[in-house]
This record gives sequence, structure tokens and C-alpha cells, in this order.
Amino acid sequence: MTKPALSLAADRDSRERPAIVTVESLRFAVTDRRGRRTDILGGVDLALSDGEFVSIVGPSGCGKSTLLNFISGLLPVQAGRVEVFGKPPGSGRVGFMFQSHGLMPWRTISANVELGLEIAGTPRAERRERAGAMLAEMGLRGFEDHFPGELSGGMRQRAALARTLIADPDIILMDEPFGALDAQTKVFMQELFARYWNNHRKTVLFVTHDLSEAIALSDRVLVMGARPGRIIAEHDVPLARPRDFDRLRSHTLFNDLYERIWADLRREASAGMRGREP
Ligand SMILES: Nc1ncnc2c1ncn2[C@@H]1O[C@H](COP(=O)(O)OP(=O)(O)OP(=O)(O)O)[C@@H](O)[C@H]1O
Repeated sequence: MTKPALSLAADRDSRERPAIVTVESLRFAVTDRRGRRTDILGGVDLALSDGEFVSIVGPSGCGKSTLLNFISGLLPVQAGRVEVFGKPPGSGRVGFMFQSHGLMPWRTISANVELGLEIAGTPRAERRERAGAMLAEMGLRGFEDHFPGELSGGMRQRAALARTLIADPDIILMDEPFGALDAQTKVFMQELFARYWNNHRKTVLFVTHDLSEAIALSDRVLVMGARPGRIIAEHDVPLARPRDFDRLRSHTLFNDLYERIWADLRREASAGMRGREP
């Protein structure tokens, strides 16, 4: 098989499409039992275009997961604006995937993947067929009737990915989905998901601590600053797709981007140590 070329010609199509997720001046604070207020989000602004793959990196506790919870509609907006397809969040087809697979150990892999369709009332035969196709795309053909405990960690995460994707979400929110996997399995999952994304071009917002992962997968990398979280920098990833993950890390552009994002994070950490953070 010929390896895809690495080139500087970015696929910018997605940036020219209308924004389907808009976050403006989003602020969030919590107050503890003694009445002490902590600002968690300090005015987040972002826009995701249809079919765009955007990653968010930032120091631990800066509010990345909290931001995803606002976009999915799990948290009610206190101050600012969040819109998905021009409406308040919670109405569109949004898929969520976390670091822990969350598969039910008593259900087979197929039954786990079918769960969302089952709740939506999809007939059994259609559920089974769609789950089979999705599991095949995730490289799990033949494991439909196994239980999660019979699969490796990477296979379980692939099943969790199938469960998220089977509902054909328009927007996929991912919170460190490959963070708990060993290095080799992680790259395998990244390649698998990149292949899926190349075929389906969904809008993805992907939270990760792994800068290489963010660059390898994304069209754009957003850097969040230490609490109260807000976007402090944005980097386009002008690498053509499909990307060759084996060669990517030796590409000058990849390494330059890595250095620049790392410098943003280091600057932010230093600012925090000089007093913005307790
Ligand atoms: N409802 C809440 N009540 C109290 N504190 C909260 C609430 N939601 C978030 N926080 C706090 O806000 C901060 C940001 O949390 P969040 O999980 O969003 O950060 P994160 O950037 O995803 O962190 P990590 O990278 O470590 O996963 C944390 O200190 C968390 O304890």
C-alpha cells in the first residue's frame, strides 16, 4: 500500500463552512458551603465549523471537561452563550466518549453497542445489523457475542467508540478517550479514529493532554489557560489528510507546532506559579 504523502497543503474546507457550535463569553463559577466562590471558566469563546476536528489542550483543572459538559447540555449556562446548530445545547445529535469505556459487563459487546438504538426504539434486527457494521468498522468483527471482560483494554475502547458512533452523531465530544491506553494501543486507536473521521467528516471536539495526539488528529488545536479557563491560543494544523502517523512525528512542521503549543502551556504554567493560581 502506498503511504499518503505529507504535505503542507491543509484541508481548509471545513473552516469555510458555517459554525455549528458557538460558545461566547462562557463563564462558570461554583460557590462552596462557606460561600467561597471559585471561577472555573473565565470567558470561553470558540466556534466549531461543520466537519471540523478541533482539539483542546490545557493544564489539569483548567475546565476542559466542564466546557464539554456545557456543549453537551449536561450543565446549564450561568453566563455567556452556548449554541449547537443555532439552538441551546441538548437538542442536536451529540455523541460523548470518555476515558473509561463504561461498557456494561453483563451485556455482550453487540448489546452494549446497540443500547442507544434500543432506548430509541429501533427494531431488533436493524439494531443488530447496524451494530455489526459499526463493530466491523472498528475491527471487532467476530466479537459481537463476547462480554467486555473477555476483551483487551484497546478492544473495549473500540467497542465504546462503536457505541458512541452507532447513533451517527453530528458532533462528537471526546474527553481523553485514549488517555488510559498503552502507547502502542493508543496510536492504533488514533489511526482507527482518524480513518473513521476521514470517511465521515464529523465535527469533533477532542480533549487531550497529549500534544502529539492533538496535532496528529486535528485541523486546529486550542490551548486553554489555567483556571479560570479560557482559550489563550489557537494553532492551525496545516498537514494534508490522510496523515501517515508513522512519518508525522519526524515532520518539521509537526515538531514546530509541538514546540509552539508546548511554549504556550509553559508560559501559562509560569504565570500561574507567579500568582494567578492559589
Ligand atoms: N460542579 C462543580 N462543582 C465544583 N467544582 C467543579 C464543578 N465542575 C467543575 N469543578 C471544578 O472545576 C475545575 C475544572 O474541572 P475540569 O474537570 O473541567 O478540568 P479539566 O481541565 O478537564 O481537568 P483534567 O485535565 O484534570 O481532566 C476542577 O477544579 C473541578 O473540581
